[in-house]
Amino acid sequence: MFSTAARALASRSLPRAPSILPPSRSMLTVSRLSPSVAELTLDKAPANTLSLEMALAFSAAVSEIEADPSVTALLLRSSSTKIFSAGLDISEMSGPEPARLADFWRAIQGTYLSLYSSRLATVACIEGHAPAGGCLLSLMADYRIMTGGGPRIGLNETALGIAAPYWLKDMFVETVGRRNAELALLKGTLFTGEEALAVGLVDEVLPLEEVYPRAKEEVLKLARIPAKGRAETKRLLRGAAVDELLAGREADVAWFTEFVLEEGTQKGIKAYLDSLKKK
Ligand SMILES: CCCCC/C=C\C/C=C\C/C=C/C(=O)SCCNC(=O)CCNC(=O)[C@H](O)C(C)(C)COP(=O)(O)OP(=O)(O)OC[C@H]1O[C@@H](n2cnc3c(N)ncnc32)[C@H](O)[C@@H]1OP(=O)(O)O
Repeated sequence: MFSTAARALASRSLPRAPSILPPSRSMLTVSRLSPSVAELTLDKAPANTLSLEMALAFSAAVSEIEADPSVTALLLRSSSTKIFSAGLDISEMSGPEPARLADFWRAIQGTYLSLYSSRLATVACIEGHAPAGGCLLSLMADYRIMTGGGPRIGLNETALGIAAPYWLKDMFVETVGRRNAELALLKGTLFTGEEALAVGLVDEVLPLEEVYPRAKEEVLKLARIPAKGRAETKRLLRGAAVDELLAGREADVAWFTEFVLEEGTQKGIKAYLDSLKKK
């Protein structure tokens, strides 16, 4: 839906080095809910983390779905009802090879560029936990429906000693408003579904068994909204943010790689990864 030039720039900047594995579809499944509605299921056990391959497979799948003119809407969900996505795959950032780390970040940018700028109506069905990058993935959709009670969602980066980049942070601010965002980001708050609803981070909260049926109902409804008007409205709402990242893409890669490769960050990442594994 964004300009052809912007699209071309986005795809040209995706990793093409021969060392990168081709996008694997085994981590994702794509199916149809109706002739005009696709369903994209994250299926990478145990936590649907975004590794380089997962991020590449994700954007390739979104682009392929979008390339079919008969599709007008997309439902994003997880094959696990416990974890929607645990965010970035931290092992990608622990003792990384610098060239792969840069490709990893370009691929994460690619997930944002593909989904946030999509012409499709998009609904995230968040049945399980969605911390950090998992929350960000859901923010790239147009509508979020989450399970109440148990699972948590939010940007806990600060609590991990890191900061979300401006283009991801901006989606959060746009969604929950400046003050709610400041309070949540500075504390690294992970919200229950009910708390997330109260700040506008999700749009509906339901018992687990009702989340997927309701998400299907909503995406089928959104699919009937005239596609051209919706796509243009999304472009007007999100185009400037997307164009800003496209213009500063490599500077953002440099920021990320420098930050991650610093000795202190590496110590923190290793300690966090070890704590996750020892749990
Ligand atoms: C960390 C430095 C990054 C520097 C980046 C700088 C800038 C970028 C900024 C922002 C963008 C986004 C960033 C991120 O997304 S960072 C990732 C943050 N994610 C988390 O903190 C979530 C961590 N996971 C959990 O809290 C829990 O797993 C869960 C989601 C609540 C689920 O709990 P549950 O008990 O059900 O499962 P387990 O904890 O047993 O996990 C199962 C299995 O998965 C492994 N795992 C979980 N999350 C990750 C992960 N993010 N990366 C890699 N591996 C992960 C976990 O270790 C278990 O593995 P095992 O081998 O023991 O089975």
